[in-house]
Amino acid sequence: MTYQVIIPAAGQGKRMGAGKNKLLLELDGIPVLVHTLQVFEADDACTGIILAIHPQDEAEFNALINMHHLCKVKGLVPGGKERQHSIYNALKTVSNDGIILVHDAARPFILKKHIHVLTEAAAKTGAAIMGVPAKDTMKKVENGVVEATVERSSLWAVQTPQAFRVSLLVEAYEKAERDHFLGTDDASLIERLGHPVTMIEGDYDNIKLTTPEDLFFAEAILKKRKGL
Ligand SMILES: Nc1ccn([C@@H]2O[C@H](COP(=O)(O)OP(=O)(O)OP(=O)(O)O)[C@@H](O)[C@H]2O)c(=O)n1
Ligand SMILES: C[C@](O)(CO)[C@H](O)COP(=O)(O)O
Repeated sequence: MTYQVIIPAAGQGKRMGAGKNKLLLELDGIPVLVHTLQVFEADDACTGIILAIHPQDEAEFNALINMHHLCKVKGLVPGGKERQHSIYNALKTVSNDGIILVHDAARPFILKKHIHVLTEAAAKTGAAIMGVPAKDTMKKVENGVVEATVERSSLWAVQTPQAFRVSLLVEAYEKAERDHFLGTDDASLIERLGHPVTMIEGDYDNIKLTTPEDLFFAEAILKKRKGL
């Protein structure tokens, strides 16, 4: 199943505290952004990449795209204040129906085999997301006091890619804009339509590089992937 992918890369990386866009930090000598883009560049099923960027990063990102021959990047769109705004700016440039993926640039370890399972599921149901069963007990806390323990057996740690029929995602974003709803993932906008979202189990390596210790986990994952 062919697809296009929106890659939001316009964040500030505040929690990483790197003093620059965390996507320019290097793993094994290659920027995080390039690691992520290379997965989709190498996937024959991917027909195009739309990158949402912070304008201050445009020159550096374009240089990396050219240096690494990332020919599938067909558009750079300006990011927005929130992740959802960045993705919406990119979604507005997507013309056809078909399948669109949204994948965080900060998740460089997604595997092609998981992308393909996800896109096939989205082709069948209209909406499918990647995740893994929760490993930690989760509790609801208010003002430092535990309010409730959430039953873990039905909890999943949600990742990206998240895959959708283009027309369904457009409908969800238009409703979220009308309602001034801001979600932390795209699937939450689809859920507001009452449309079912399929969960596809991925793997725990598909981490989002968010805080400094994630860089150490990332180096270990790279070593494991290289069989070191
Ligand atoms: N306004 C935003 C915020 C985030 N992102 C992107 O969405 C992905 C997931 O966001 P996150 O990991 O939270 O990145 P940041 O927002 O940069 O991190 P922080 O919240 O620590 O500033 C990242 O690839 C980030 O670049 C984006 O395109 N536009
Ligand atoms: C979309 C996401 O990666 C799913 O876990 C996550 O919600 C992004 O959160 P962030 O704070 O914008 O990184």
